[in-house]
Amino acid sequence: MERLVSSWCNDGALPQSYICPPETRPGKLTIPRGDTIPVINLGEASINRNNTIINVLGATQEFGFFQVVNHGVSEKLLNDTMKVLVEFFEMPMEDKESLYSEDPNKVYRLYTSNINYGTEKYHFWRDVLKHPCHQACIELWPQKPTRYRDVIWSFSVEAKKLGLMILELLCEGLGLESGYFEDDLSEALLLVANHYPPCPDPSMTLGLPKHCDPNLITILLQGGAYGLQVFKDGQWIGVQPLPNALVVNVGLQLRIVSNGKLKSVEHRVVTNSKVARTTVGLFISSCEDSVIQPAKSLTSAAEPPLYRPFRYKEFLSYHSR
Ligand SMILES: O=C(O)CCC(=O)C(=O)O
Ligand SMILES: [Fe+2]
Repeated sequence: MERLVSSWCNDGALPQSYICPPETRPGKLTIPRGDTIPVINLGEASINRNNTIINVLGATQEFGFFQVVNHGVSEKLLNDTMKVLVEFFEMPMEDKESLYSEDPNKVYRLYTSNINYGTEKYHFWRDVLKHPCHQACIELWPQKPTRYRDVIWSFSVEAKKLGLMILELLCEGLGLESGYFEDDLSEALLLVANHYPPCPDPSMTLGLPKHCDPNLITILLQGGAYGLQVFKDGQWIGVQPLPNALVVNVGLQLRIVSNGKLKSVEHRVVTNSKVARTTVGLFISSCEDSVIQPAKSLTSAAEPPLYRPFRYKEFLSYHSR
């Protein structure tokens, strides 16, 4: 518990164990954070669906990442979600103690750094709250702040709806049958709330190392502070925080089902010395026992499957988050 960055980060210098090897440090170079990943107005889908499909498909094929506005999740719900998570991370340590665990196999937990604090070579400037999002498990969610369960439940329902809407646009764009991603492939929902306190030396450490998300699709609310960077054509590009936007990210599962037609792109999080940054992602995936494989209608003699079938569980054991 005392390992949570938020419990000691005001103590002064960056500890040695948080310094990344030189080749992965963000350094002092500032990354331009212009609108480098596409911003798609989903409100246009009801007027010109084909155009929206072209935009969504183009963005996922070229960047693997895009932001959406007019996405149907209300401004009030986005604000409430961010507020309740900021409040959660600000609560006194004794209110969070029972949730803390360093066991990487626990699916409900408050932890720090990356997947396995005990075995990682160096640490990351992040505290995390993670739990599944199904009606049956709400009673295992944090009880404080008192609005946590209501607000996070609504957020997970709305973010899943949005995820399915985007997946449906991708189905149409790729030529997959309607509803291909519904049910089995998108049944599991994992909430990951990240908290990156202000850092004494952002050039030497990272909030999260370079990675691809293992799931199907991620819907991320990043709040007002900058920190997310996407690796494109050998360079890092910044994801500009935009009011009321959500960031959408193709995971490895979707890359496999699309037989490589959609990209899953590496990304990382840098810290800053001024403000705490709180973000929350809804990770949509299949259940662990589902078989993941390229969709039959996207393969042919000319385009053979690039991946063998495997259970998601098998994949996660290499990639567990
Ligand atoms: O906090 C962010 O901006 C991104 C977090 C992320 O990439 C993740 O949780 O997988
Ligand atoms: Fe990620």
